[in-house]
Amino acid sequence: MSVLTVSGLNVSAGGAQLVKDVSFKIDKGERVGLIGESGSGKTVTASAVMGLLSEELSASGSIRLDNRELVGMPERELSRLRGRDMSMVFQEPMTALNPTMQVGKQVAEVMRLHRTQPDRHSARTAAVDLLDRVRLPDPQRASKSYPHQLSGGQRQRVMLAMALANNPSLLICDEPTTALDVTVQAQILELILAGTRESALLFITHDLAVVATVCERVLVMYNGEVVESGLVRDVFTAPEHRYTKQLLASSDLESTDPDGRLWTVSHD
Ligand SMILES: Nc1ncnc2c1ncn2[C@@H]1O[C@H](COP(=O)(O)OP(=O)(O)OP(=O)(O)O)[C@@H](O)[C@H]1O
Repeated sequence: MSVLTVSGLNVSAGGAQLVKDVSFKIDKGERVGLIGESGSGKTVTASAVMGLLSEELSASGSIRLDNRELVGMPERELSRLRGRDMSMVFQEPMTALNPTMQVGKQVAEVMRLHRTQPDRHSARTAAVDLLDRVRLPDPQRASKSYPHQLSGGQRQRVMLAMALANNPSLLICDEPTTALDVTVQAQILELILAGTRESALLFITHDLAVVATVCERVLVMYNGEVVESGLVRDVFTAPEHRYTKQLLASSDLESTDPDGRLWTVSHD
């Protein structure tokens, strides 16, 4: 059974349809990339899955997470699933973190809220363990920092710790490494891979090399529709849709390795 099954998803704003008849599935342990030009509907699709669409947008169709229908689910129930069964990591962690709360406390809160660590003391200890797992240097001390005292890469580690705190079935990453320098980007990608071996991952990025590193399958969005999907190695080496061809042509992704072999995705 798939962790996430999206079928016939439509999202509209007044008369405008922003997402049109989008369908895809992600199985347990599967990593799926979502690519497409700016404004093609990637973030709107992800927000619909998380139940985080702004008020003026409305979704129809079906989104099933672990066999529960999310479209039409009351906000109270959705908020119980967010942070426990599904989490999202955004490009700019500063907007998602509380600037007035120590980061260790914020990680602990996610676990207390969903009762995976009900008492304050065990939640704080588990939070420091998690911050260590995402390789935040000196996690005990860092847990007492406020977000503005950390670097962008460190803040993204905190976000990731919060997103993974309750072992969600689904993790959505929306350009999580775009704002980071290349070395930190690689470290964060590794952490995402390590943290999602047992869950489903939807990874939004405009960086095709990142998709090639992280994902097995890819969905290509154009103008609100998924115009092409398949295994990364198939789509990237033999794209069918005109738009995918353009996207690949304008990227600096090499489709062959230095020995001239078709490049493949390696995991582990
Ligand atoms: N609240 C809203 N009201 C009206 N239109 C919106 C709203 N949110 C997004 N849109 C529109 O929906 C379309 C898809 O936006 P979306 O943010 O999903 O694109 P994207 O593919 O994620 O782009 P990017 O790569 O720039 O993040 C855009 O045309 C955008 O202007």
